[in-house]
Amino acid sequence: MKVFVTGGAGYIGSITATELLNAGHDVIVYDNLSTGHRDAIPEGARFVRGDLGQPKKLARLLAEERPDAVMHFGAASLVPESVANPAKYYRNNVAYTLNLLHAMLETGVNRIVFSSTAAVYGIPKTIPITEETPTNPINPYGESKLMIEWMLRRFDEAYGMRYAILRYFNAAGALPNRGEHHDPETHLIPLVLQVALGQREHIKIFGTDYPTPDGTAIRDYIHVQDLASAHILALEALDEGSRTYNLGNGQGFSVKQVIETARSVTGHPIPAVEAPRRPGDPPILIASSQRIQRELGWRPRFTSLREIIASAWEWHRTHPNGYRR
Ligand SMILES: NC(=O)c1ccc[n+]([C@@H]2O[C@H](COP(=O)([O-])OP(=O)(O)OC[C@H]3O[C@@H](n4cnc5c(N)ncnc54)[C@H](O)[C@@H]3O)[C@@H](O)[C@H]2O)c1
Ligand SMILES: O=c1ccn([C@@H]2O[C@H](COP(=O)(O)OP(=O)(O)O[C@H]3O[C@H](CO)[C@H](O)[C@H](O)[C@H]3O)[C@@H](O)[C@H]2O)c(=O)[nH]1
Repeated sequence: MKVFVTGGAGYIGSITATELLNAGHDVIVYDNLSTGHRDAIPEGARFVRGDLGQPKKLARLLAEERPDAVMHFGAASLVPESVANPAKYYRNNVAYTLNLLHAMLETGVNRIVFSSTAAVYGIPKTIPITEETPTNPINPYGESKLMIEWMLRRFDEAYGMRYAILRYFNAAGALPNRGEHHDPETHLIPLVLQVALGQREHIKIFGTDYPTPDGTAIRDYIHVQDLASAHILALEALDEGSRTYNLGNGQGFSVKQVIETARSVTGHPIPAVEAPRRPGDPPILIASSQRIQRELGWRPRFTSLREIIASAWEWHRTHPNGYRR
C-alpha cells in the first residue's frame, strides 16, 4: 500500500515508517519538523515538509499522491504543556486533524490509523485497562485525542471512513539507528539514560507516596518496534472494519524498577533524587492488549523491561546527541 504518514519525522512515526518500508509499502512523510528530525525520516520515504494547519496543501498532496491510507502520528503530546497551553492542543491536535480528515474526504482517501493514548482513560478505577474501561481524560492532551476518536467514529458512520484507533501506553526502546530524541525530553527512560551518559547529574523520582509496592508510579512500557508491527497489522485489517485497540505489553514497572534496571544495563550508578508528584500523573497504568492479540494475532516481542531499556541504551550510547549533527 501507499501510506501517507503524518509525524513521520518523530520518534514513533519514523520507526513505523521504517518498518512499513521493510514490509514493502510505499511511504510519504508529511511533517513540519516542530518536534521531529529530518534525519529520522528513513531513506526510501518521500518527504514533504508541511503543517497539518495547511488544508489546501494537504488536499493537493493527497489528490496528487492518492495514498491507500493515512497513518496519523502528527500531534503535540506533552501533558504539562497541554495544561499550561490548552489552545495549542485543541488547535494542533483537534482542529488540524479535522483539516486532515476533510482533505481525505475531498480526495476519497478513506482509511486511517490514528495514534491515540492511554491518557484518554484518565485515572482508571480498574487495572488492567481494557478498551471498555470508561474514558475520562484529566488533561487537555488526553481530551484532544478523545475528541479525535469521536470524530473518527462519526466519520465512519456518515462517510464510511475506516479507522483503527491505537491507544498506546508508554512507548519506549529504539532501533539501532533510530530512537527517541525530544527537546525538551520529559520521558523517564531517555532521561535516566542521559544520566548514565553523564549529560544530567541525577534523575528525579516524581512521587514516592503512591499506593504501589515501592511507592513510585507504575507504567506499561511498550517497545516502539512492537507498536510499529501493530500499526502494520491494523492497516492491513482496515477493510474488515473500524476498530479500537489498547497497545501495551501488559506488565507494569515502577519508576524505581526502571532506574534499577537502567543501572544494571548501563553499569552506571544513576543517582536518583526524590521529588514531589508531577501534577496530572495517574498512579498506575497497565494495559490489557488482549483484543488486538485475539483479533489480529499481534504479540509483543519485547516483553522484558531489560530488553526494552537495553535497546534504548544502545541508541543513546551510539547517538549521544540524538539526531543533532
Ligand atoms: N511517546 C509516547 O509514549 C506516546 C504515547 C501515546 C501516544 N503517543 C502519540 O503518538 C504520536 C507520536 O508520538 P511521538 O512520541 O513519536 O512524538 P514526536 O513528537 O516525536 O512526533 C510527532 C511528530 O509530529 C510532527 N508534528 C506535530 N505537529 C505537526 C503539525 N501541525 N504538522 C505537521 N507535523 C506535525 C512533529 O514534528 C513530530 O515529527 C503522537 O500523536 C502522540 O500523541 C505517544
Ligand atoms: O524525570 C522523570 C520523568 C518521569 N517520571 C515518572 O515516570 C513515569 C513515566 O513518565 P513519562 O513522562 O515517561 O510518561 P507518562 O506516563 O507521563 O506519559 C506517557 O503516557 C501518557 C499516557 O498516560 C501519554 O500517552 C504520553 O504521551 C506518554 O508519554 C511517570 O510516573 C513520571 O512521573 C519521573 O519520576 N521522573
